[in-house]
Amino acid sequence: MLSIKQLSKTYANGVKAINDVNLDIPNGMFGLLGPNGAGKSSLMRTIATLQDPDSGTIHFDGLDVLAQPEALRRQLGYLPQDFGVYPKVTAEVLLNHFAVLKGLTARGERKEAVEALLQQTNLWEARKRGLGTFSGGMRQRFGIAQALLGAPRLVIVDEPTAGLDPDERNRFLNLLAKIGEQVVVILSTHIVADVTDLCPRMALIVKGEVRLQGEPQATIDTLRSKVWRRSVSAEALPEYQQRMNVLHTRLVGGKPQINVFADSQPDDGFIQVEPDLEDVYFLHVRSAAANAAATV
Ligand SMILES: Nc1ncnc2c1ncn2[C@@H]1O[C@H](COP(=O)(O)OP(=O)(O)OP(=O)(O)O)[C@@H](O)[C@H]1O
Repeated sequence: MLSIKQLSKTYANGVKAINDVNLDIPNGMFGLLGPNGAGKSSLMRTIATLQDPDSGTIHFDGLDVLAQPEALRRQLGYLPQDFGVYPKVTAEVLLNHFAVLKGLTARGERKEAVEALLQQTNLWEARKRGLGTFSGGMRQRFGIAQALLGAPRLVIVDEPTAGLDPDERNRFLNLLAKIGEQVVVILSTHIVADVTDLCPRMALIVKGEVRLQGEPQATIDTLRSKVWRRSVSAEALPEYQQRMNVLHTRLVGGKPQINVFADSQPDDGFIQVEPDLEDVYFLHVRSAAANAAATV
């Protein structure tokens, strides 16, 4: 169990990226969802001991992470949002190199670990190819292979599916789901479907603050019978947005379709729909934006 208490961080430029965050994260896949700039990477980097918070505590299975960062690093696998590779070096050689850095110094054991991870991430056939020739999805799978070296008990992956095509995204999420059966996996993402598809528990973070946490379905249930949908003309859309709590707008066959949050049917044209995690996401992101605007 990873336990974060009253964690805060303000950067030198005055941006409060983490604002009194409290989170309890058990074994399994945990989705950390939030829009761009919400503070997800700041939180991931802090848990990964790459930067210090201003205040608060982080404990992992009783270990005081901020006091003993080295001990945490020995149990950590981390896939950052952006990572560079040497384009001409092959996947096998670079993974072997990372394995040495991770402390796998015994040759036989290292070879075994590298081979197993190349198989697990479906990169075995491509192991002799330079990383510069890899697709985005293959690179991300290589990233997860290096994160899994040394059998970590805490795995952090920061926005891994951005830019992947649907096939590669599925392959990557399936891989994460398998890993998540044994250890704590924190998946940070702004893609709501990543959390819906994969995470039994989640938190939504907006402007550095945790807006909600729990089981995705429980958060969806709080919106039951309060989400309404209709098609509108492009000309009428701004008026609806002004008069109603429009959660999101989608183009269906080129025509806007809106989801509105309301206790009762907003007008005759609306039908009630089953809420989903996207509705929950937009309700909280929009209300955080409205609060920010009200305080300016
Ligand atoms: N080193 C830094 N110095 C100053 N401000 C920073 C720094 N790193 C991040 N920020 C700011 O802190 C806020 C949170 O950024 P962060 O990257 O943690 O968010 P995020 O949720 O990961 O967003 P994204 O999906 O865009 O990466 C943003 O306003 C960002 O501009």
